[in-house]
Amino acid sequence: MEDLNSGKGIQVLVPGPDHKFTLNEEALEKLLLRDDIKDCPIVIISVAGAFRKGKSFLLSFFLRYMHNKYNLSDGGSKWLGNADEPLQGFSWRGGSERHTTGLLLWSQPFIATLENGDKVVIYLMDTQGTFDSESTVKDNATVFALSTMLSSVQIYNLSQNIEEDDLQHLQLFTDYGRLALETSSGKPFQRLQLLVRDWSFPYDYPYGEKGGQQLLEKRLAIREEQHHELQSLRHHIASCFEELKCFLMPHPGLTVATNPNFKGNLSDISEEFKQALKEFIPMLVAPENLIVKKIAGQKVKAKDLLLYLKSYMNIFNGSTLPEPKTILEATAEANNLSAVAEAREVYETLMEEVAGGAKPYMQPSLLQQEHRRARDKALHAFRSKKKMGGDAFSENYGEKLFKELEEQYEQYRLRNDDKNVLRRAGTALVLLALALAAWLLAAAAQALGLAALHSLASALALAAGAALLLWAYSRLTGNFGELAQMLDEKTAVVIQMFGGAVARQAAAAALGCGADKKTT
Ligand SMILES: Nc1nc2c(ncn2[C@@H]2O[C@H](COP(=O)(O)OP(=O)(O)OP(=O)(O)O)[C@@H](O)[C@H]2O)c(=O)[nH]1
Ligand SMILES: [Mg+2]
Repeated sequence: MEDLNSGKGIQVLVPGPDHKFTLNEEALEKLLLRDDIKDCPIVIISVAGAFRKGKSFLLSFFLRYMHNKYNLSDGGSKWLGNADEPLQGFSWRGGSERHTTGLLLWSQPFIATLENGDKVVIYLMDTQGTFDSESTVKDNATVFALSTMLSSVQIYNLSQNIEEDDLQHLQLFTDYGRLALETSSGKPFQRLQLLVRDWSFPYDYPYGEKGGQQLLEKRLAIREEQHHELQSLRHHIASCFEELKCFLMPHPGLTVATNPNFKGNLSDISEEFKQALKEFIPMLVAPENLIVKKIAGQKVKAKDLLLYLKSYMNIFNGSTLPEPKTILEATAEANNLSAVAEAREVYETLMEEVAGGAKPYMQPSLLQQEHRRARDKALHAFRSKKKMGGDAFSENYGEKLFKELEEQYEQYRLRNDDKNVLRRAGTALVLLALALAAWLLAAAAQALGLAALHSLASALALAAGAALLLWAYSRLTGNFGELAQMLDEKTAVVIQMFGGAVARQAAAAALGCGADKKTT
């Protein structure tokens, strides 16, 4: 069992010079394409919001819960840790300067089994805080929009209250959702979990979920006398998320907030805060509360996430903020690519069953039949999957898939040909015939006293014999594959010429016969 302390936050979105971000594709591939994970639906819990507000600190407690629950299968309430244990996990620290940059995923994914028996994989995502003095609006929007688009639960970390500008920023960063709404039926994002830190008015609204829900309803209420702008902002937010929740977090105590030597020991944290953690964290990541990431109504698998990230990166790295429309197109692109990949897998599985490496040679016409069957099944799988971007858009991908499958068929065909023992034996036969003929010629030349011809023919016989041995050795051991292939190709030409000559003669004979018949 992996120790939690051996894991770390891996920066998968890396800020570079000129306010450009790059993807750490190598790390992502390692993380998302692991054999036991790549086909699992994902749950992504992200925390976003202003810088220096305890986001990484909070996520480190999520790690403790998840390690206990999913790695140690310990359902007890001791997961919060020991009183004097420093808090490790996502790198966090005190001070006034920003700390986390880009987007991070925890290096150890957690595998959970849902109530219906499905296996899912949970990733935690830490984000660069918004509104530090080094980031542009575009940087903030990139980080916030990406983390919202990729996560199934976005925790929006706020300080002290839900203020109107918090809602305005949310609108700015989720604008993509507006356009997505116009083209697909469901809401674009899943759960938005507001988390108000240092809530100091428990006498108005109590700490926890209940008070949070009351406060949220108050803040998001749409009233007739409200200004149109305020109304439309509220409509926008409500229409972007399937679920809106709020949780009021008590203050963690002065040591946490102000002591530079605070290391995260539970003994330094207020009881109320610890109690709230015990309520809040299972509320989001206990097995019965997990929310699988969906895009356009389809569950997203770990391997799909890479496709989405890559498509989004292309558009976020332009010089201006991407239009919501281009983000939508990128989503549709990744969505179609994922459907193509799935269809390709259908084809490969079916073809491997009949024509995989260990399968014997089969008649080319049969192979073609199998290909058509597998191809049609794959195309059907592609077409029946719900996709974004409309029919004309996915038709392009359908055509691309068709072409790819035909190319793959060509590979199977070649491989099948290679398995043809008769054809292979052809090489041996031609070489043997050549060696024999040369040897006979050499013997005849010797009998006639033609010394020069004798040595030439002997050399030829020897060469043909050596080639035959080499070919056999290569085919048996797999060494010198290229040489054997060259011999196969050369002898195939000879066979073809020979076969052609025989065929021509047969044809001529037949024609001649026909001509004879005509004349008689
Ligand atoms: N007042 C207050 N401070 C907190 C709370 N939680 C953590 N802190 C403190 O906030 C400081 C910053 O914590 P981080 O987790 O690094 O904050 P962050 O939001 O990740 O910061 P950036 O990475 O810069 O965006 C630390 O000194 C924590 O002790 C809280 O709920 N209230
Ligand atoms: Mg941080």
